[in-house]
Amino acid sequence: MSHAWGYAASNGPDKWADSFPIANGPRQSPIDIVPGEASFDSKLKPLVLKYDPSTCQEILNNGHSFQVTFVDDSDSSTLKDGPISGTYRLKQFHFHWGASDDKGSEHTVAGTKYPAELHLVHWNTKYPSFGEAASQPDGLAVVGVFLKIGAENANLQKLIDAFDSIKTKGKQSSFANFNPATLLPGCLDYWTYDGSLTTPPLLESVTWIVCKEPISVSSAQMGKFRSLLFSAEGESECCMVDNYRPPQPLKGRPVRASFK
Ligand SMILES: NS(=O)(=O)c1ccc2c(c1)[C@H]1CCC[C@H]1[C@@H](c1ccc(O)cc1Cl)N2
Ligand SMILES: [Zn+2]
Repeated sequence: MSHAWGYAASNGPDKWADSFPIANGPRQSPIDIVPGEASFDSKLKPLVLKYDPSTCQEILNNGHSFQVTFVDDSDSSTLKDGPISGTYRLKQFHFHWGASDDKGSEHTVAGTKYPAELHLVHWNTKYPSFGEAASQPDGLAVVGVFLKIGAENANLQKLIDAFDSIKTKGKQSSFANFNPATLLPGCLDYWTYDGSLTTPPLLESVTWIVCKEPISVSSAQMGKFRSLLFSAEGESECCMVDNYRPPQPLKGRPVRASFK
């Protein structure tokens, strides 16, 4: 791929294998989760998520999504237990969404697409840095949370209120004291499987932890997500929508459930 990856017909998911052959690898993400085919595993522990809002640093339009980045030089904001061993530090969270409310999530549930999906990205502190962890099979743990159309979400609104300052690719602004725990559903039942980053470099280093229960977002709030741009200031405007990879072949991987 001579030009950077993206989500257009010319550089989107069907073209990623040209520059990233791992796109056809054995543990790619996302997947379609079929609840009836997931096996309940009583050895799976409840998730332990401890987030310190003071580690929240900035909000950024990275040209593929918007992300909120955290200071990760200590164990202030961490994920433990669940399907993982050891301590994983929160690096950032970001979202994927569609051009309309009938699509947008990366994982699907028995073929059902949600309008958006939140990814909370954590890295294994047995490695010296995020970059090093990202290349290891047990390096990353991403908690996925589905967004479902319903009541306005006051916690998501705090992110949306910052969008005017990050409308175009490369824009960032300081973003302090946000608690990502406010974006988690009340019930933390989850499915888990071994997968990959869902965007290039598509590294097969992710333990996926996908929450069964969605959080709410209003249709108007989804409209605000779609007001962000893939394009940089001064470039022809390209709305940031449909920034999701479709489900990939399971290739025999087990999907476990933390609940019956
Ligand atoms: N959807 S997702 O949850 O599977 C996901 C999670 C984390 C990252 C990615 C996608 C991609 C997105 C852009 C950069 C790349 C990665 C990264 C960032 C900075 C780096 O220095 C290296 C890497 Cl690999 N971060
Ligand atoms: Zn993601």
